Amino acid sequence: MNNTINSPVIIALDNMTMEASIALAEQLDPALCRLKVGKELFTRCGPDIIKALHQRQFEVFLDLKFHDIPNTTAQAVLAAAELGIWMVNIHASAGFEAMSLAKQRLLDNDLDTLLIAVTVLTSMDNDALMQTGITDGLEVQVSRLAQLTKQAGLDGVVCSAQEAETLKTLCGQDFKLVTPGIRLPEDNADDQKRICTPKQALNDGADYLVIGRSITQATNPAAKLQMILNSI
Ligand SMILES: O=c1ccn([C@@H]2O[C@H](COP(=O)(O)O)[C@@H](O)[C@H]2O)c(=O)[nH]1
Repeated sequence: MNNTINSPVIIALDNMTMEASIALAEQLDPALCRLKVGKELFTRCGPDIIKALHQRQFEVFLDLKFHDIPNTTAQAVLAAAELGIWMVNIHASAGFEAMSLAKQRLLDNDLDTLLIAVTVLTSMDNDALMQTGITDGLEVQVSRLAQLTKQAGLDGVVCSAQEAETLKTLCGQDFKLVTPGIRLPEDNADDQKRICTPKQALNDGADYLVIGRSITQATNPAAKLQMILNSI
């Protein structure tokens, strides 16, 4: 496994079969990006897709966003980490007990898989959050969940890069900020509401950029990745 990757880019393998994901991975250089396996691909292919990406030297972020009672969350995180992945996540709204137990379960099993928590999905704006009953504002909720995640001992959060500057100040430089909703100026926002360019995201303190459609739907994904790396 390559543990010396300097690239901040994590490519989301969405809307793809096992064959298409592997074909894309084979066009990419594992020194230039990590790969993200989400609910769709994992539900379709299971642990075989992780094995196939590891065989091609990629570090994998397993983005299953577990959200359950503490014991179930912790056991799911443990099962994920046992696949040898680089990073896994849960929802911060599962609560402090679920988050701290999940982290403890990794430590008790000598697993150094990074564990992060989703604050508020980047597809949500303030109105969408209000519809769920959270009325004190998006930035307040993101900051509150990030601080709870830090107190629970996790390694970082998933947030929009729009919140990166605030969260680095609140949670410290070592607390990892993993930021989806990354778009180049010419890209379509699609279902994302809180977007940011790669360069701005890194300038504001994001540690990792999760990029899906902007790369995977490009005619030449490897060239698009290189273009993004050159821009940052
Ligand atoms: O808040 C979140 C959490 C996860 N995601 C995931 O990131 C990618 C983004 O894909 P794009 O095609 O670049 O929009 C996708 O896999 C989401 O499930 C997120 O977007 N926001």
